[in-house]
Amino acid sequence: MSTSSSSLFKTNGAKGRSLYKLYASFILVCILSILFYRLTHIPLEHYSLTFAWISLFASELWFSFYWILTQSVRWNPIYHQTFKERLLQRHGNELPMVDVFICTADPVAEPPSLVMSTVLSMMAYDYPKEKLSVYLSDDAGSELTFYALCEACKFAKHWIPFCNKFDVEPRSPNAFFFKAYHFSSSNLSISKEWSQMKDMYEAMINRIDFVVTQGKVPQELKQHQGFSKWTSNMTSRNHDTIIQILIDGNDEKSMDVEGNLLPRVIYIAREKRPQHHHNFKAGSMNVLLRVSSQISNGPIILNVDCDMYSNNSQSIKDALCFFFDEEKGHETGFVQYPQNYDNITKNDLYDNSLKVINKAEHPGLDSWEGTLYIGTGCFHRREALQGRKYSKGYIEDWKRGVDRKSVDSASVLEEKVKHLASCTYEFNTLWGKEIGLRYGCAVEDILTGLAMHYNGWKSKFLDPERKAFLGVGPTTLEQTLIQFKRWSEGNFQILLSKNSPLLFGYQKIKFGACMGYSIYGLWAVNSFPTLTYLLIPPLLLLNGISLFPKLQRVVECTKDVGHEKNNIIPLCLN
Ligand SMILES: O=c1ccn([C@@H]2O[C@H](COP(=O)(O)OP(=O)(O)O[C@H]3O[C@H](CO)[C@@H](O)[C@H](O)[C@H]3O)[C@@H](O)[C@H]2O)c(=O)[nH]1
Ligand SMILES: [Mn+2]
Repeated sequence: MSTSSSSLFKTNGAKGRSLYKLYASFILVCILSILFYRLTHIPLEHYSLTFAWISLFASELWFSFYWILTQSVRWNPIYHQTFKERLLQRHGNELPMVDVFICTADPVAEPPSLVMSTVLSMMAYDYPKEKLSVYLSDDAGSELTFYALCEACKFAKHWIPFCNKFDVEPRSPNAFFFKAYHFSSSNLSISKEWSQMKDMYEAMINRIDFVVTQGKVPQELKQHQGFSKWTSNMTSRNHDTIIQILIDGNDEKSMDVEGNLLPRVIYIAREKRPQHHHNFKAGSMNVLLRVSSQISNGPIILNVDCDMYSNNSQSIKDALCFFFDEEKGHETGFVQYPQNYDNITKNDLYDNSLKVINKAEHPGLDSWEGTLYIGTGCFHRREALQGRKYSKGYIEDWKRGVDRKSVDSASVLEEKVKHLASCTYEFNTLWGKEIGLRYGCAVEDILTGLAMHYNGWKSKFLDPERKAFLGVGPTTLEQTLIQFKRWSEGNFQILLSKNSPLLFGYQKIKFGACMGYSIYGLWAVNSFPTLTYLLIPPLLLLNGISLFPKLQRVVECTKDVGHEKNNIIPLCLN
């Protein structure tokens, strides 16, 4: 579709669009015929039948409206392809600093050993390490997680050179050793180092798991001075801020076994007090934004959930192609990768793989420059996330960022930035309203992305062949219902708010994007017509009454002759 030889990415339209449009037009004719039939055949012989008929008609009207909304994202999906070589040729020496934000909240539900696989996969990105900073926000304020992070930093000294040497993919050790790697004994040098590395990894995991089962870190393992911040009376809901810069600077302590710099690693447990609302993940993201602005201040931010490891070491460079593109880069606010899971069961009974959303709807919204921010696997322009409005003349300072400091001066820095993570810092400020992630919504990510679109920023969706991120999705009916209930409620709340894309969005973003956002906003409302449609026809059928035209009648209408009296055509719209 659009590409010039200087572009850092190329955009292709989906194939077979004319066929799809023909198909959609046919469906539209069918929909109109049903509505016409319903309207011209209202049964008046009994009020209950009339009521059933009207209810069905209302549901069909609703489904028709909803179907039209969905066409906004089905009509013209687009797919991007990036040109990393061009990016490296032109900007290889001036790649920007990237700050990775990982959020965790509960060492029981989110085991630290798995979280560390995510951390290690982020530390091992194929990206200049002096430009990479990994922040772990721990909303449980748990010394178990801090201990695990100290262990991960030690292991990274071996893991990162190993990844570089053997071009390892994926760079989450857990996924690499136990899910992805097919051991080939023909390559002896790999197999020997492979086994050594695996043993080292397993030993680390055993140490972490042991400590987690004990519920506390034994005194002899508290080698890092940071443990002194954990006092006996602190709980996850009531404690002071703890910020620990584990890796920074240019000295030996910050290097891997081959003498190359490691990425910065910072642990943050924001202050928690029972009397203050903490705004869940949005609150922790905003603390991360403020604290990181003083420690590294990367102009690009990657945000991931703690269970979502990097499955593709090239994702940073892929994302940067959109920000650095000469023609379109200046308006890109964020680049979203799909949410994929690696624990989906074979039959995916509850449709947790989100195929329709990932394969059709995101690319569809992308065509309106309105891909959603879905909370994880997203690269943001820091300025856009911090509330800056898009303006044509704005030129990003890609060179900005804080130079690495020695770990000793880091301890001074830790004290200096502590107040940014306090409970009261945001009082009487615009944080959570106009700056950073938005508060008060169950889907803070969607609302924040929408706010960035309203501020004039565009977004892109990228789904490379090698999945960029893999996480842990719900597998049971209960987990699925809880997640979808939360997403439906949150999106419905946005739809009714002053930010409603359906009611007010058209003034600020493309109409197609408003329609696309509304698909999710109306998920919750869909439950009523769906229930009506599921209940009324079968109930009446049990009494021998069909609410659909009999085949005979349809056939008669087309002037053909049919005699199949009992055959009915169920005309479902969805
Ligand atoms: O007080 C909290 C609560 C959660 N989290 C973290 O936020 C992430 C997402 O929370 P989770 O409970 O796993 O929610 P999901 O429903 O799995 O998350 C999806 O939906 C959310 C709401 O739309 C988004 O925020 C997420 O990024 C997206 O993955 C996890 O890493 C948590 O550790 C915090 O840091 N602090
Ligand atoms: Mn999750």
